[in-house]
Amino acid sequence: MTPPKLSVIDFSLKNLIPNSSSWNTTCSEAMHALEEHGVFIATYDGVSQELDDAIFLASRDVFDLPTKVKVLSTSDTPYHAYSGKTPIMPLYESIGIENATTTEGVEFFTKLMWPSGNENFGKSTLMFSKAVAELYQIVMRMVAKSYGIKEQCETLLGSSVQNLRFMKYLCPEEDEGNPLGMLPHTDISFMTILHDKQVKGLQIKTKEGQWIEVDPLPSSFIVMAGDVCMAWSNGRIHAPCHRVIMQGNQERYSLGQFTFIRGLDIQIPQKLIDEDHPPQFKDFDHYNYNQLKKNLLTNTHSPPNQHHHPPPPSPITTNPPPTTTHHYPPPPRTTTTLHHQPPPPPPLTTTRYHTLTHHSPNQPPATPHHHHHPTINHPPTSTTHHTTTATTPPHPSPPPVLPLPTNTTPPPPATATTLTKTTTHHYHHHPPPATTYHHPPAPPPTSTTYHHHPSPPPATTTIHHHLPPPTSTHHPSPSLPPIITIHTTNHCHPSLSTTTIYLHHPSLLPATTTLIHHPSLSPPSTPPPTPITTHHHHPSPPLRLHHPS
Ligand SMILES: O=C(O)CCC(=O)C(=O)O
Ligand SMILES: [Fe+2]
Repeated sequence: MTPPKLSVIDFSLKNLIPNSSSWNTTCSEAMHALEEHGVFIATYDGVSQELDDAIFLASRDVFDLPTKVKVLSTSDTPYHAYSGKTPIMPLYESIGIENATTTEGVEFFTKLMWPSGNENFGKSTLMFSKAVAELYQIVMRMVAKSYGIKEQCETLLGSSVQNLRFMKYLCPEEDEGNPLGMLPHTDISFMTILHDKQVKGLQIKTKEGQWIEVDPLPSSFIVMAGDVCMAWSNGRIHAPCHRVIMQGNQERYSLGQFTFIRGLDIQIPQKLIDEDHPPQFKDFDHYNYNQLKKNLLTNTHSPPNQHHHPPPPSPITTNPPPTTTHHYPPPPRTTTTLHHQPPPPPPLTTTRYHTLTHHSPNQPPATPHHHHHPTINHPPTSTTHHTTTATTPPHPSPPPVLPLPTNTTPPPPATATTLTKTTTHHYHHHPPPATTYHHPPAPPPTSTTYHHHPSPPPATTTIHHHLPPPTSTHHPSPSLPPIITIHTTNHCHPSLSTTTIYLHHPSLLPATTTLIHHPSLSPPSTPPPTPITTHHHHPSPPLRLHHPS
């Protein structure tokens, strides 16, 4: 079967006078693409050729910095720091600017990289980021028109923060190199706009499971919905799984502008809820969606602020959770056998807790499976897909309705920091080869740590059972279901750690899921103080930039 092509939609600014007939046509095309594939290619002239050249020059400038400088780009938020090459994704390197549409955001990053300044870098990134943000706004206004939710969209736009990330992929080594640039994942952003320097590699998975190669076209911007847009739209907009497979002998430079919603709960607009479309997610805070992961990753012991941090999105769908596993970033390359495995679990029913999902109610429960690599000369081997899954037996019949009214005050964040552990067991084991974890039994609360050998890189998998506190004054439901998190820490490359969270609920189908982690994404956060550095770098020669709008 020939895979479908992605829609290429003309977003030339001259055609986009709001409510003109060409605007309306573009709007229907874009909405159709977002709902069917979660992605489309916009040919957009908001970025001039000159700006395009300048932004890729800026990208080279930053990647050419010594590693000791690039690593200064750290972040409190997971996956936002500079990400160097790793054994799992040896071709990929990335670094990002938070709040890239603001002078402060860009200046902060520029100063960090070039204490003596780099005017061109600052100018071009700010201009590029603003131009891409305009495209995001145009798309969101189409969503608003199409769903009749203008006000909600404007509020969302007012709370949108843009994070611009520079990405570079090396070519695989001749003949036998692993071509995997980036593992399959969905983005945890609200929306992502990608732009590459016309070297192909990006592939999008259709709802039917076929991989579509994205052809790099001049002036093309890939507009893609993230998990959070999918949840906000009550599952109408699809968040596609995608990956990067390197081909040919050219390095690939790409840019991703990831939108996050700050200071506003993500709430499904009432217009998108009706009998046929019951609400699938509770209100949640985009920032907290990531913050929870951070807490789990850093294992901090400070209790979360229950008043100010609502829990991450809880699927309240009655549909079976997804059974496809996504790993991003991947766990360590080594495979693992558990020498001392916890006893087999009682029949568990699980659903993914903070990985957002949408499944058609008509879709039968699928069988767990993993992503397959494309048919290319040197497909990545299974060693790149160390899998951390929790498997439960299939359920014979559709699940009953989950009795969670959406207007229920959300329970406090159930994080490892508050609910975890009374005991810790350490299991030492040696590779290879098995990679499947079985759920240990449900409570009593315990924390089990598996140490993987050999190193490097050392990795630890921690399975936490969480019991809700017996009573809570912060939410009306004292029967918060227990939670299991499986956390694989890569000590050498913390950004490659993974966390899986399972929320148990007896009325849900058993499932196999893992969490999607995205190293290049994070919610905005206050930049840390500028470290004192003395390095010097000579930026590129001056450039004149024109932005058409
Ligand atoms: O480099 C690309 O084109 C894709 C990158 C990507 O998917 C991401 O950063 O989320
Ligand atoms: Fe992505």
